[in-house]
Amino acid sequence: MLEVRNLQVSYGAIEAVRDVSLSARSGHITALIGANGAGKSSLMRAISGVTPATSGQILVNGRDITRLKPHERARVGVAHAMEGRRILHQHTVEENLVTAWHFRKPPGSFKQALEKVYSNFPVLAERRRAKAGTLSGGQQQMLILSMATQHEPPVVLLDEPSLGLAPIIVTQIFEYIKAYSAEGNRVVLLSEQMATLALKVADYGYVLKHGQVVFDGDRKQLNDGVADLSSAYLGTTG
Ligand SMILES: Nc1ncnc2c1ncn2[C@@H]1O[C@H](COP(=O)(O)OP(=O)(O)OP(=O)(O)O)[C@@H](O)[C@H]1O
Repeated sequence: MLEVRNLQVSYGAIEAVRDVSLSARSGHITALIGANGAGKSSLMRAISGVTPATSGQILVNGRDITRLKPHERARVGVAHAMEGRRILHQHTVEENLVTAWHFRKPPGSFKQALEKVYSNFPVLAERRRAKAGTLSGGQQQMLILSMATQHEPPVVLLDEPSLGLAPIIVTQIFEYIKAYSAEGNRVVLLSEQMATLALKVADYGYVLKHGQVVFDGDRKQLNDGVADLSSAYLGTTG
């Protein structure tokens, strides 16, 4: 279980996250839904520690991680796939996977983890010797997801995993995320601009506007409110 209590993130005078509290349960997918600039990335960055929180608390399975440095949070099992495609473009697919693995120094066998990545995403196996920068957007997202999850962290933060991808690839990516969450009873928190897309994957969602939670509910409650949510909060009819 990931719990965020009264979290505040500010950049000078800009209050990007304002008094946000949420909980994300193990084995469930929790969505942060909100338009551009609503504060989704800032909230995720504060959870993984790459952006400092001004105040508030973050707990993983009851342990307070608020004061831990980002690499210490990674060791506690918080993995963060940030927005924008953070891969080494000049390195091959496999080199990216090796680098991500060694960066985290997890126990277990890299060989087995690699086999699992390639069985989840056979296209990455086909392109294992290709430079990551030559992959399509969908393949890059598969690589990013694999880099974030190959060591099987208990808490995964995914910043807009569907961004810019064709619907068929989004479906594939979401299927992987669902399986990952269910398989090991893991916490998955993902951000999404479109409420309708979030509903395809999330069990529970929090809608953010101007850094604040303006609505939260399970899939049914979100579904019932989606038209209102889209026009009132997200600035979109999608
Ligand atoms: N490094 C920064 N310095 C100053 N202001 C920032 C910084 N990062 C984000 N902001 C501001 O904080 C607010 C929240 O931005 P954030 O990126 O967290 O929103 P978001 O919901 O993730 O949007 P997007 O979907 O565009 O990433 C916005 O007003 C944004 O301009």
